[in-house]
Amino acid sequence: MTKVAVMGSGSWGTAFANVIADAGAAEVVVYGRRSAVVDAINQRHENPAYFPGMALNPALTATADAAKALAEADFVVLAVPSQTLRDNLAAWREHISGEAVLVSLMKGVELGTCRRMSEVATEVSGVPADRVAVVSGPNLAREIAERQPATAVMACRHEPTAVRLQDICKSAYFRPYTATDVVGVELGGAVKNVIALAVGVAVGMGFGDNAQASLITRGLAETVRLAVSLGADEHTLAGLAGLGDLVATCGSPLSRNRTFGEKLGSGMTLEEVVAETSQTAEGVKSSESVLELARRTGAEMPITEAVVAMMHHDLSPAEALAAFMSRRSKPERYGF
Ligand SMILES: NC(=O)c1ccc[n+]([C@@H]2O[C@H](COP(=O)([O-])OP(=O)(O)OC[C@H]3O[C@@H](n4cnc5c(N)ncnc54)[C@H](O)[C@@H]3O)[C@@H](O)[C@H]2O)c1
Ligand SMILES: O=P(O)(O)OC[C@H](O)CO
Repeated sequence: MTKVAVMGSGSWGTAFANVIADAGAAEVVVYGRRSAVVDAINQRHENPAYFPGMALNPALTATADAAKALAEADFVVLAVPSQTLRDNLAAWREHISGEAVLVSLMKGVELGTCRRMSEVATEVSGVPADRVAVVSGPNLAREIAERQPATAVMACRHEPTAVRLQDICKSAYFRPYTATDVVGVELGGAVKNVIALAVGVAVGMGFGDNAQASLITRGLAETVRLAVSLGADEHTLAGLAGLGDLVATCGSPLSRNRTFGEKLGSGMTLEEVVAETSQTAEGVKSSESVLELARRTGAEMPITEAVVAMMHHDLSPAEALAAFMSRRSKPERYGF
């Protein structure tokens, strides 16, 4: 039987592992750092740290031994924070078997290098890009752990690999689509976190649906500009990994990025928000890498600029709003 190792027992790692276990076409083992979480998954079929009281598939097993999880795994699913992937994978790579497919669940861009997660995975592991896939789309982990219906995109440059991944994920509540536009799928996921921070700030400031829809729509326009300038197909961004994820993330109180922004917009200081955020809000750090990519390519990304200024340069939400609204008047464009 196909073996899948899910490396990371956080929110999305756990929910995605459960999707594959529910699909029933593969044996799934989750690697987690904390023995309490590992024991709870094995003994009570529950991850109390992230989804207390929620029943996981009893066939799902867990281990705190990375080598054991990775031994003879056909698919290695990477579910850690984007900024730690390089170090995590360096520790794991010697245990990854020869023909394994790497699957990135992450939605971020590496600080310093500006690399997408599939690029980091290829570089660190030596696994060729044809065997590196990415999963993205409107996938709030809690809803999926509750087995609510959802869709996602499985992208790989080598389409048959994306289809193999699709085959082991599909179930009555989870419908995966395939794609070959890895650049577009990954950037859609990374930039939507930045836009969700901005939407959260607007919500925290007390603004309603007009402001939120404006940010989502203009956020999509700047995502398209960046992604196309880096080689993506603009149609990818109108799909699940672009518009779909923007709508889900920017509209949901479950989103860690939107929640982070909301707290900032409601008057908390950045330090206070960081202190009470335990899960990964990728957009906070990735906003800087996204903006650096925009500078390199010449893509205009005013919302991302405002988010970076609020997250890293002490710009207040009120100042960010004033700067955004007083930009020069221009015709509306989707993309360039
Ligand atoms: N949660 C979601 O709804 C969701 C959905 C889709 C994609 N994602 C993406 O999946 C990725 C992982 O997110 P998540 O929600 O599972 O995050 P999380 O914070 O819930 O879990 C992160 C996991 O990584 C582990 N980890 C390993 N090395 C680590 C290190 N050095 N520092 C910190 N943690 C380390 C943690 O122990 C934890 O199990 C992110 O890129 C996120 O954008 C999340
Ligand atoms: O909780 P967030 O903000 O990381 O968003 C989760 C997922 O990426 C939604 O698709």
